[in-house]
Amino acid sequence: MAVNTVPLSLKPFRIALVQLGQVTPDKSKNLNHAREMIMKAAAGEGATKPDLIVLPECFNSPYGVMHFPVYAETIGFTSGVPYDMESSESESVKMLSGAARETEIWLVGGSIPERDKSDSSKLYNTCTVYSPKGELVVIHRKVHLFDMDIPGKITFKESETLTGGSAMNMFDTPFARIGLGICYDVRFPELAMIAARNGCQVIIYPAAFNMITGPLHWEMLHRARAVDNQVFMSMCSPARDNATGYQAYGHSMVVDPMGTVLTQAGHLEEIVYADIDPAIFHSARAGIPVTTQRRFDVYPDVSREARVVIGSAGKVPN
Ligand SMILES: NC(=O)CC(=O)C(=O)O
Repeated sequence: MAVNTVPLSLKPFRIALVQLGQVTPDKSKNLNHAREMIMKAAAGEGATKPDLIVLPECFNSPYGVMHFPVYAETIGFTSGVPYDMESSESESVKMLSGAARETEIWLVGGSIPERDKSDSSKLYNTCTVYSPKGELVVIHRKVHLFDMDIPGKITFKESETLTGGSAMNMFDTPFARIGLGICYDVRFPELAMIAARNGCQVIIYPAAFNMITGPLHWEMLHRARAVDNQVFMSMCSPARDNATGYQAYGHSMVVDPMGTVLTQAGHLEEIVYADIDPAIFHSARAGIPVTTQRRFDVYPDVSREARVVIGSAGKVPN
């Protein structure tokens, strides 16, 4: 597939992670609450407003394989074709687009269960991204489904009702090229590596680790993906809610290319902010020049064969 390796220059920007709580069985309540929290995040901390707001995985529905078919919405996005928001069938997409437009801030709209428009038997766990004009710029369908069985601890099988996505997705903003994944995708280093080699300086995963894997792996995976690829790395989780079936770990986080944790939420509903400083990105790459020391004569560059889609506001994505 075509790979765009022309990196945009990274500029300073502020990211806000909305660690949403109160995901209830009532979808319209969830959407209203998410909207309110986007508005709160947009107001900023101190005098500085964020340039990009991120929501968690599965923010409009309870997280569980039996819930996906019930809550799924048809989006009907085709890469390469501008999206017509007026005729969108998705109430979540309309809410997110409106919130991005109203706040005039880039929005990574967490993820929602999605029903494929042309094959209604196919459901996906899908992240949608909006420009400050409310344009739907790109979607990412979770590529690696969360099928895990640690007896007596955690068993989850997304593949019972979901299908995995078939492309890697990233998008261009005036301040960075940003790669996307969803939760379990983070366990596959190829995805972050391919994003970084396609010029992403930042990689974002709406996510919802659990109380078994979260304490063990959440921070470690952030720092590993950040240091391996010398990128800013962030996952945004729902808040923990002991009343729901699936208990999320929380601890939404941003890590810099040297592996330093820039910000970390606790486990309750919270908005955390981080400033992305290009100087750290450049000094990490200059001081530890692994990006120029690779030995593709010894092992292949897997990013060359990857299916990559790059969304961009105001023009047709490739
Ligand atoms: N929820 C996920 O997709 C993944 C997860 O909880 C884990 O990898 O651990």
